[in-house]
Amino acid sequence: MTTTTARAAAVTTTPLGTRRTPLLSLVPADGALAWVRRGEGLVGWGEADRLEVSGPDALREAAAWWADRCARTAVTDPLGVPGSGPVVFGSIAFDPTAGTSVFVVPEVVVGRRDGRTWVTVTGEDPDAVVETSEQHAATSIGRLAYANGALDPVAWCGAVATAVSRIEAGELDKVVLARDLLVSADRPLDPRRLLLRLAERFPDTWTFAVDGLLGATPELLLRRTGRDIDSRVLAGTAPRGAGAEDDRLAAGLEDSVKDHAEHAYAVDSLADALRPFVEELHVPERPAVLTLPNVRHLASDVHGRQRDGDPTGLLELVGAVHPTAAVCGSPTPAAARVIGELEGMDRGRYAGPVGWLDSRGDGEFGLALRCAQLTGADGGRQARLFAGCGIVAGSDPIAELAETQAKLAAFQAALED
Ligand SMILES: C=C(O[C@@H]1C=C(C(=O)O)C=C[C@H]1O)C(=O)O
Repeated sequence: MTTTTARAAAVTTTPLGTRRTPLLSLVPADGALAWVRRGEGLVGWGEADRLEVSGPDALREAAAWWADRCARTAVTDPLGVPGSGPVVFGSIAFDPTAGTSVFVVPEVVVGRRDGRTWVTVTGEDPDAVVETSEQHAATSIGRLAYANGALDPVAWCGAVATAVSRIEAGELDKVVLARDLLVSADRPLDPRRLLLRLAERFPDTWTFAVDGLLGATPELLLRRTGRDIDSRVLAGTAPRGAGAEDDRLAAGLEDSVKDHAEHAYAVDSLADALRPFVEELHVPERPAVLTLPNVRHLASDVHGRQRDGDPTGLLELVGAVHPTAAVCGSPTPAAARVIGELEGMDRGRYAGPVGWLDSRGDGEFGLALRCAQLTGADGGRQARLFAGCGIVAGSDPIAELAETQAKLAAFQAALED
């Protein structure tokens, strides 16, 4: 575990009224932090503190570090709403025991909720940065060159075929296999430009940025507001088409026995992991269809109430439910093993929880999907894009490859616009 600053400072939240400057237009090119949906949420910049943590107790250590930091902070917060006062952004490794999870406490946070905007500053002089100003995103990134990541498409289809035969031999029920795509640009990739494009094109997703991992995820792992717990579980995907073909594809997803089975593993894994902590849990009987510009998903909005007096915090809850079968598979240990054997890559923080937490314990963590890891090498001109899909008995490798291409297209459109 490595941390930078040890001293906790004063944190001051100042209401800014009803100004409508888009939150994502405020972030600087370096160190952008964001969690925004439909214009509301949080953006941040600067680093008042940072924790990088790995190992079997990573999330418990992170929770203890945040609790200790909050206890040593003098807070002025006249709003007292989720996301006001001290906030930490987090991006957790897909495998927190082996990978590095990153937590950043910004120097400045601008938040918006129910039309009200505020700024929170860590430090002694809040007035210095209350006048937040709009940044100007670069207009063009020049030419892009793509290259295969760990596996080329043919090798990846081979991995899917192997997974299907292992599923059909009874070793496991479902595994989520992902692949990566490398991008190099002529000029540095500007996170503001990418975030604004993603938010514009995918209003039903949560646009996020933490430590160079940027994306627009449609999947909410856990939101905690007081004792209320919410989650949006996705699994089961169909591509979009044109005209009548699109309606046919939507109807096909709704009727697909394979996609409903794939979805059920994901919902059950979340519900089973949450049950010890909640006294009520509502799971829809049938998933709805979520329509995005590039794909459709089967979606279940799950709601629960945490047991009265249960002391488990959001990070520990995240640790208890992650990885669900939406991003790993079922049963979890067998799926994790097959991912390690067949994917041939390190997922890093892709498909891990990403979001924010405040000092009251409220917060939101999505799954880092439809995203890219920007790499600092060569002036930030490179990115690694990721996409994966659930494999079950009867999955067709070519259809799964097409599904990863449709998912990758979300971030590619933001790059190429
Ligand atoms: C793994 C990804 O997406 C997940 C897999 C899905 C599927 O297989 O149908 C759908 C949504 C996500 O839970 C991804 O986008 O990379």
